[in-house]
Amino acid sequence: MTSVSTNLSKFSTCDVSDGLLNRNGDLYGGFFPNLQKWSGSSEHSVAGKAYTVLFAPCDDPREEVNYIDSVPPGSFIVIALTVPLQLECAPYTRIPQALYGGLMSTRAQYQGACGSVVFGRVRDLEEHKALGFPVFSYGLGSCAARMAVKPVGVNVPLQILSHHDEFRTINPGDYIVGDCHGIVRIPAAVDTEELTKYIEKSVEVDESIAGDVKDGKPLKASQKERRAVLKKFTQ
Ligand SMILES: O=C([O-])CC(=O)C(=O)O
Ligand code: NI
Repeated sequence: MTSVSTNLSKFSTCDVSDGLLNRNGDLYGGFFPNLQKWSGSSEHSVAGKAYTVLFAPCDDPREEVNYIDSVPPGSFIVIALTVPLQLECAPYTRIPQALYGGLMSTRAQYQGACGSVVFGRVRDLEEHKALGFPVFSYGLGSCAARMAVKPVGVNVPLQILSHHDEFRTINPGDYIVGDCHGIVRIPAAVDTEELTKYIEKSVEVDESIAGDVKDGKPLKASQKERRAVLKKFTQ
């Protein structure tokens, strides 16, 4: 049997967002804005289960944890800062230090992770590129985070400040799909098999519409006609 991650990685994040928006009524189509993809294949999506890591200021009473040496195979590492260190507007993070670097990607890749997304800064850009390991973040930095923040929680819910002062929670075990547009989250509760069926159909329908348009058919008329079949998949 093909794994859920393998099936999801066939789709672009746009395809997945179409599924989450049109089938599941998710206003944002699962998209988390303002992330940049720095490394890994420019053609393929990557998908995996979220392995979440929370970073807090160094004076936080919680003990520092080692998250990098127990990354589960197939997982998508998701790193975020505590809420007071997040910003709604650019640069989206209050700290200039980088939370993640090349050695971490080296270890993550060895353990079979599929990618890392950092809601903050990363460093060692050339190392991620040389590894071909997909890394996403808000921005870049050169200084390690050691004196500013530390990882304090693994497999904990992460609150992400999105926009309009709204927080959205990424839970461990949610599916994350990433490509050049950024990342999309599929909540663990969503039936991925049904969602995959919908997305496959929706991609097929869009291909037919593109064919119609190339043959000179008006776009709106073709969309209306071809997309009618998708209604069946949303009930
Ligand atoms: O030292 C750090 O904090 C991160 C780093 O550069 C690496 O993983 O290579
Ligand atoms: Ni480094």
